[in-house]
Amino acid sequence: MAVPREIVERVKKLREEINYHNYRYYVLDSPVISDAEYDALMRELKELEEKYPELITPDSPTQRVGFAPAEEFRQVPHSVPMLSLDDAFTEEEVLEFDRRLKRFLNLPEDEEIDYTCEPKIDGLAVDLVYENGLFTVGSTRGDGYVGEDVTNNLKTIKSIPLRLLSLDGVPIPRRLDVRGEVYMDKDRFRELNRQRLEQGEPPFANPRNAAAGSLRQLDPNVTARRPLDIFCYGVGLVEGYTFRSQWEILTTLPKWGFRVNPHVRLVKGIRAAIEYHREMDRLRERLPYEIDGVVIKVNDLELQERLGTKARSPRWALAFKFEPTQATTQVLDIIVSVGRTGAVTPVAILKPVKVGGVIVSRATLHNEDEVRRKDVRVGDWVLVQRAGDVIPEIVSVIKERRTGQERPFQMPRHCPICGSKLVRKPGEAIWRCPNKNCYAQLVRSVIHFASKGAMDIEGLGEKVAKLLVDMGLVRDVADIYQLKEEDLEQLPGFARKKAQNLIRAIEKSKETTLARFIYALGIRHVGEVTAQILAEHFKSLDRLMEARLEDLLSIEGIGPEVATSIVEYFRDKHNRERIRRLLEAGIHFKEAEKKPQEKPLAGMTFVFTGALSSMTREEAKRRVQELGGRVGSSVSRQVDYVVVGERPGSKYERARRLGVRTISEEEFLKLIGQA
Ligand SMILES: NC(=O)c1ccc[n+]([C@@H]2O[C@H](COP(=O)([O-])OP(=O)(O)OC[C@H]3O[C@@H](n4cnc5c(N)ncnc54)[C@H](O)[C@@H]3O)[C@@H](O)[C@H]2O)c1
Ligand SMILES: [Zn+2]
Repeated sequence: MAVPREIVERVKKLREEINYHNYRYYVLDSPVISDAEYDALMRELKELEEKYPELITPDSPTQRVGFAPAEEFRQVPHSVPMLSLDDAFTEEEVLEFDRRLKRFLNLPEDEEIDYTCEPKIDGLAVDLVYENGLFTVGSTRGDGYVGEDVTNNLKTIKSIPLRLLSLDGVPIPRRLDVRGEVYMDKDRFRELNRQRLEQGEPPFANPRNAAAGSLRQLDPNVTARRPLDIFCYGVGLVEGYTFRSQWEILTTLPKWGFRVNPHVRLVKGIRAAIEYHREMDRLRERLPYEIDGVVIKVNDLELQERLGTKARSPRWALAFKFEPTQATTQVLDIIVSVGRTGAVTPVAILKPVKVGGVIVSRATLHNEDEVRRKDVRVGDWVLVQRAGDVIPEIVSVIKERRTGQERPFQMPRHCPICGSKLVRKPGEAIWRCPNKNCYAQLVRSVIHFASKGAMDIEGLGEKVAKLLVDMGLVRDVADIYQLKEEDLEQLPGFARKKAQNLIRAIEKSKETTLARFIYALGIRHVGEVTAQILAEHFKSLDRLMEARLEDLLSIEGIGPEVATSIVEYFRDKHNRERIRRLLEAGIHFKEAEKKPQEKPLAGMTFVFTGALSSMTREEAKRRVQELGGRVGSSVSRQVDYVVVGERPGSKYERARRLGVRTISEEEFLKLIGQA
């Protein structure tokens, strides 16, 4: 049966693409797609080749390891091939690996195979040859059969013994090939990239590429300056010593002076290996070096022998990978948020992409300096990283994918939060909001807004408030109601569950009381009690917003300072806009907003002057309010009645001048129905 034309074309296309990416990755140490995307291309090719085996050719990337050694290096043939590993991404694939081995070995299904479990260090494999205990040749993996001679470069790595030790009396073999992974610590990788950016050199995409680029140098002096290290995990050709198991190899290597990873473990059965993967996944973040999975190997070397190898990988080992932490995506926009020091922080808005198990749509760019150094532009394709509990960040720009349409980032002139004109100190590249309180105030207002006595949003405390502000997700408390689950999931410490819970709490807070809402606004001098008084008095937000100073002053318990602050708050157009947005988002008040009941004094304003004989001024005031009237402190034309008691003051004169109606205490009592 002929293979359909489209399939043949697709296979050809995939091979071309994969070969190009292999070249970028293995030769240039500078990939332009993430590992996950590369793995997806490989998977697709493998599946097509499985379905149409007649398409398999010996030069297909599925049949080959790495890349031919670069010409600049002397070539070193490996005595035992250095192969790649099959990979698995799910537990089911790992269980299938175990079943496959048992079928192959004719073992009963319930037999437990012994496996070694090892962290899969994300570096590059090297082969170290020792003859009569002396390090003679060191090489890279190359295409698995022939590698690159990097002996002198490897000699600069302090933890590679130049002469074998013989601890516990372990004999020194005539010939020993040791396999290990050269890597760079995460911190040192970051520091190296920082330096490179400063010197205008392109940063490395990840610690693996940094390690490979550092080791594959023609000048060992360059390698010597790079902070490389090694973990050893296997052997190639051995003469004069016999191993029976992988575990024996792992425990013997240190006796000759090699570094073996401290987290290696011998387990019984595949379930235990899966459990190991889970444990390492949890530990991963705290390790100083990058691991991208665990390697599961059949422990017994005799079984390994029987299982043998395929074209590019052994049958007895499996790389059980972790969720990838990097992906490539496009920068849709760059906005700014204000950081805790007032530094204006650019944040990239990304085309949503899955990284580390969640959809990422924002990444911090730290500061303007960083945007310049990395040269991130709107429209760029970038490599983003989300590793565990840190904010997603842009690792590098893939300049190869530029079209010329990208727009460089322009720092705004004004603070996005408080509107102050941004300033930059001479000699500093960072723009700051000069308003010292800007960030702290915003964070505080969010915390207050969400607090128990206010909108009562559970789960929105100080830490989360800061995160939301840092990421530019919240620049005003009204933004809280625009948050979506996806926005939260990408934040450090936010698993799906937590994001869901917070969104639910925000939703729930929309039904509140007027008093809580007034308090939540954070108006100066308006605490919970005052908010309660205001809510009871005005019974509607609209009326509160339109209240005049004298209306407020007539309320018992509201002094001039408070009243002024309230009037000023509602006069500010930003505050009005905030309230509009909050209400539009669906905030509503539980107490049905009662129409002012038909109270006898509704809409009337009273002013008192002189002493009353039947009650105190306070009592009179309360009576007026109970009946729906207001009590003012000064006489204007808007006042309906001036109640004149004994020894009236200047208010009486003023009332007469303005033609405001004056009444005696007796008339007043009649009016309020107490005569
Ligand atoms: N982004 C790209 O463009 C691009 C291109 C090519 C390859 N890649 C990445 O490289 C991977 C393929 O590379 P590979 O063939 O080296 O396979 P691999 O890295 O998936 O697995 C094999 C390697 O694992 C390493 N290793 C680490 N710890 C080990 C241990 N304890 N025991 C045994 N080996 C251990 C060794 O170097 C070994 O060669 C792909 O998964 C892909 O993600 C990416
Ligand atoms: Zn500001």
